[in-house]
Amino acid sequence: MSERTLEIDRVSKRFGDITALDSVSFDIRPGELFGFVGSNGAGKTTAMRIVLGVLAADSGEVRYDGEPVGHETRTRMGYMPEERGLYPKMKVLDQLVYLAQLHGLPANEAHRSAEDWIGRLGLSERRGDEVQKLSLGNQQRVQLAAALVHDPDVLVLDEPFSGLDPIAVDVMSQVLREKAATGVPVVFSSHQLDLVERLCDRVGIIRSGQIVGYGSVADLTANAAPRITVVAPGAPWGWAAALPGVRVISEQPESTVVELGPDVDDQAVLTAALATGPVHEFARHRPSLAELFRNAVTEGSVA
Ligand SMILES: Nc1ncnc2c1ncn2[C@@H]1O[C@H](COP(=O)(O)OP(=O)(O)OP(=O)(O)O)[C@@H](O)[C@H]1O
Repeated sequence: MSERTLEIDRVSKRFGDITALDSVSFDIRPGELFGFVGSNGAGKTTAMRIVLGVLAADSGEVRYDGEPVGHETRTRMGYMPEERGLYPKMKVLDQLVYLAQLHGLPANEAHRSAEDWIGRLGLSERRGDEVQKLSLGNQQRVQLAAALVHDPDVLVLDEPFSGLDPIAVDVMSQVLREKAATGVPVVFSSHQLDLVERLCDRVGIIRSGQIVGYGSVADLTANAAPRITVVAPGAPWGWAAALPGVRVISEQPESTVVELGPDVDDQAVLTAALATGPVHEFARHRPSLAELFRNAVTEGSVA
C-alpha cells in the first residue's frame, strides 16, 4: 500500500446481537477526499470511532502509512465526532489553543494556528464567545477548526456538513479540498449525496455493516445499468411495465424512468413509447450517486 494511506482492513464490531461492522475494508489515499455514505445505523460512526481509537474493533486492523494505528498516530489525526466534542463554557479561541496544545503544538504555534482557522472559518467576531452561545452552524465551524488546528496528517469527519448553511457548506468544501491537496487523506460521512458526488474522489457505500459499493463515482456509475428517461405525455399508466428486460424505476404522469437489463436494446423502449403517441424526450443516462445509493441500500451491491 502506498505511503500515507489510511487502511481499514477487515474490521468487525458487534454490540450484543447487533453486527455494526462485518469485515469492513476500504482505504483512503493521500490527497484523496473519500465519501463514506450509508443509511442511518449502517455503521459509519462505528467505523470512524474505531479509526480514532474511541472504540476497539473485535477483529481487523486500521493502518496508516503501513503501520497499525496507535496512540502516537492518533495524536496526528483530526477528528470531528458526530456527537461533537467541544467544551460549552470555554471561549472559542481558548478552546482551539487548548486543543492544539493537547495535540502537541507549542503555545505560540497553537495561538497562531487557532487565530488562522478562526479567520479562515469566519469566526473572528465570535472568538471571545463561549461555544454554548454560538449558533449550531457556528459551533460546527469551531468543531472543524478543532479538527484542523494541529495540522493533522489524517482527517476523519463525521457528518461535517449537517446543519450548515450554503455559504458554510462552500467554506467547508473548500477547506477539505485544500487539506486533501496537501497530501492528507480526508474521509467524511454525509447523507448529502449530491455534495459527496461533487466533492469526492472515491466513495464507500455501507449497508448493515457491509461495504456494498466502493470506488470512484464515475466507475460505480459506469458499471451500473443504464437508464432512460422517456417523456411521452399520451402514454397510459404502466406502459413500460411489461417490456422484456426493462425495470421501471419511477413513473409520473408524463415521464417514466426505466433501467435496461443486460443486452436490452433501448430502441425497443423507444418503439414501445412511440406506440403510445408522441415522445417529447428520450434520454439515456447513467444513474446519479443518489440513485446508486438507493439501489445499494435496498437491493445489495453496486460494485
Ligand atoms: N454503543 C453502542 N451500543 C449498542 N449499539 C450501538 C452502539 N453504537 C452503535 N450501535 C449500533 O450499531 C449500528 C451502527 O451504528 P452507527 O452509529 O455506526 O451508524 P451510522 O451509519 O453512523 O448511522 P447515522 O447515519 O444514523 O449516524 C446501529 O445498529 C447502532 O444502533
